[in-house]
This record gives sequence, structure tokens and C-alpha cells, in this order.
Amino acid sequence: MSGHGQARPMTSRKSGAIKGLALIPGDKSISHRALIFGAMAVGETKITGLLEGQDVLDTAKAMRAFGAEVTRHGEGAWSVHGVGVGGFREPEDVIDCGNSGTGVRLIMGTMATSPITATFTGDASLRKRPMGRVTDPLSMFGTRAWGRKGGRLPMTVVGAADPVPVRYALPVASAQVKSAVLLAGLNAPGETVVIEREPTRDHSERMLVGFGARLHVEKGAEGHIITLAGRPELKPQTVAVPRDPSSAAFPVAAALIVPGSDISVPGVSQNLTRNGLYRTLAEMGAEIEFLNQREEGGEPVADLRVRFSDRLKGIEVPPDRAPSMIDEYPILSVIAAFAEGTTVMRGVKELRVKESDRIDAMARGLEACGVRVEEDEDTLIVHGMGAGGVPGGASCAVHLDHRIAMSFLVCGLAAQAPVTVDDATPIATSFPLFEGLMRDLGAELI
Ligand SMILES: O=C(O)C1=C[C@@H](OP(=O)(O)O)[C@@H](O)[C@H](O)C1
Ligand SMILES: C=C(OP(=O)(O)O)C(=O)O
Repeated sequence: MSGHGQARPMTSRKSGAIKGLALIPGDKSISHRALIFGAMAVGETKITGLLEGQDVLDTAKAMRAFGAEVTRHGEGAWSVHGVGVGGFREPEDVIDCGNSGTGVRLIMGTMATSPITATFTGDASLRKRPMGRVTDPLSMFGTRAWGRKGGRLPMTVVGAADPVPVRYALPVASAQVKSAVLLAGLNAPGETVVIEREPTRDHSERMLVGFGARLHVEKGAEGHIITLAGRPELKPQTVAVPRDPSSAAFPVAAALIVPGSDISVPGVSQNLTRNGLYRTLAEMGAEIEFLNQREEGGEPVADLRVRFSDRLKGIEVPPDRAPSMIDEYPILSVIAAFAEGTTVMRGVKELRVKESDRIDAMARGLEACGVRVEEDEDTLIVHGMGAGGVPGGASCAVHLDHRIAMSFLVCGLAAQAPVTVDDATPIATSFPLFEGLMRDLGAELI
């Protein structure tokens, strides 16, 4: 959906207690991967709990364009008839990944070692994001790519006809780059090795093993050394997608800051490479219980019980925790505004290359809401005003960024005066049920 429709402003205002059961949709990262790995397997992969957000729907469309048969059977129930590793056909038209960095980067990796050419584009947000971080390592396989200045979309990628395997140490902590290189390595002969100094979300590694690839991870002085044997036959799987901890963060935050709240959020992934926000909230004194901890669909999950927490305290978030909560800094900065004391978030410069510059978007919006904020290239500092202490009464710019929109709408539920976002439509990329789910819990969204 590279054409962005009409902006739809939305306002949230001080609400009564947030109460009830919050059934969060499927994890976005795992949903993209279920479709892509399913397309690389021989036979039929069955998926339940797939996130039907626009980002994932764009990946489904792309997989069809490369030759896989992708079918929706009912809500969250999908199947993919894969074409096998190296079986992608050349798409007849431009691949439009909409708003999704994960979609475009993983798909570029997947086609990079097949003798086909594809041109990728996206919406105005995605066209600003750097693709060189993916096309640089892909060039080591023999792939060529031409894009706009600064390695921006639209970009044409010519897959390597005769790929060679690669050994690559990630210069940024990015699961998208790691996954793109591993996906390219699937169709290269020999062993492809990716080294990551700081661990990032490990869904690709877990799922590749599940689909039958030979992949192992060693923990050495350099970090994680991930070795993948090329040209496996991937076997179709049944994938049960767990609920998304990044989406869960929004109703969780609302419950923490709105007086009297008490919600249950069942089956949320607590994968250690994803649950940094929840560890941080525990340190801030949030009243969250992690009940019935168990495994579902190969992921550790827990049922969360979250209550209003009037004594949240600001903390220093350890910078090495950043990769495990990278998408949660916008909502954490809202929670921090309702805490007592200062919350310091360092080592977060990757936030500047997301759907928007998230440090800038949060700093400007929080300031407009009356919160004192400091920032530098790699840091965001929020001076908390305590429970009920945020004035609000502002209009915040979303910059085509779903997480910025949801963060400020949550802020308005506990601020003294309503908060408006200039465009709520991007929320549909990751959490199309947000508005209805939040209203059912008692949130006043207008
Ligand atoms: O691999 C993934 O599914 C994702 C990785 C992260 O991006 P980076 O790899 O750019 O850190 C994250 O921000 C994004 O929402 C999803
Ligand atoms: C950064 C995000 O997604 P992507 O990179 O896939 O656009 C996100 O969902 O917060």
C-alpha cells in the first residue's frame, strides 16, 4: 500500500479504569517469517494466528508475486504452498512492501541468490529508510542492487546466478539484516555465517530449524556465531503464531497509567530477545504478574495480569537491552512521563531509522503534552511527572508511524487534557484491532 490514503485524526481523553481481557493479535515478526519460510518450503505450510495487519498482508502479496500459493481460510488461518529454496519466479510487477521494513528487507534477502530481478518500493516512510544495510552484505553473495541516493527505495535487485556463501559480522544490531543474510544463504552452496555481537530477536533461527534447515548458534567472544548450511530442502510446517509482545505493550501501558485499571493479557510471547520492555517495567515498579509461563508454538509465553501502578519510578534502561525492546521505546517514554523521576534511554540511535525518527517524534509530542525531554543522537531522557501529572492537551504528529500513533493515544487516556494524533491510519499496519480492543477495555477514543 505505497499510496497513503486520507489521514484520519483520532483523539483520546481521560478514561475510567481500563478493565477486562485483552486478546492481542499474532506476532508481526513471526507472521512475516511464517509466510516467507512457508514460501521456501516444498509443500503446504499451515498457519494459525497470523497477524492480518497491512505489513503482513503486503508480504503475503509479495510471496504470491514470487510464485507461492498463499490462501486465507479464515481469521488468522492461512496456508502457503511453497516453491522450495531457489524456486522463486521473477515477479511481473514492482513489489510494494507498503510500510514494512521487515517485509522488504527479508524478501530482498530471500530472492538475492536466485537468478531473477525484482524492483521494490514502499510508502513515503519506507522510501526514506536505509536499504544499504541489507544490500551491502547481499553484494558479497554476488547480488547487485540499484536504488535512489543513500540506498533508498525504489530499488532494483538482481539476484546472483552463481552465489557464493558469505561470512558476515553485523555492523548494527538488526534482526532484519541478520535474517536477510540467512535467507540469502539458504540458496548459496556451502555454509553462510552471520556473527552478531549483540543478540537480536531470534525468530529466524528458531523457525529455520523448525523448517528443517541445518543451523547452529555458538556463543563465542565475538558474540553469537550463526552457521547455516546452504541448499536444504525445507519441510512445510504447522505454525501457531504467538501473541505479539510489542502490540501488547499498548494496553499494558494504558492499564499501568490509568487509575483503577486491571487487565489480563493472555499468551504473550516472553522470548528473551523480545521481552526487554517487560523486564524494564518490573524494575520501574509496575504491577505485572507473569502467570502460567509455558511454551506455545515453540515460544515461551505467559499470561499477564496488569494493574494500575501509582508508584512507577524512572530508571536507567541498560543500553544492551535495546535490541530486545527496540520497538517499545515510544510507549516506554509515555509510561516514563507518568513515573516519578527520570528515565534515561541510551544506545537508541536505531530509533532514528524506523518508520519515523522515533526519538524526534516522541520528544516533540511529549514536549507538546507538557513533559520535559532531553535528547541527543543516541539518547532519549524523559523527566517523569508522576501518576496523573501529564498535562496533555496537544496534537501530535505521527509521521506514518503506527507506534507513535498508539503511544500518544495511550498517553491521552491518563493525561489531564485530551491528546490528538494527526493520523491513526498507520495503526492498521501492525494492530488493526487496536481501536476496538482499547474501547472494549474502556478507553475513550474519539
Ligand atoms: O526482524 C524483525 O522482524 C524486526 C526487527 C527490528 O528491526 P531491525 O532489524 O531494523 O532492528 C524491529 O524493529 C522490527 O519491528 C521487526
Ligand atoms: C520497526 C517496525 O517495523 P518495520 O521495521 O518492519 O517497518 C515496527 O513495527 O516498529
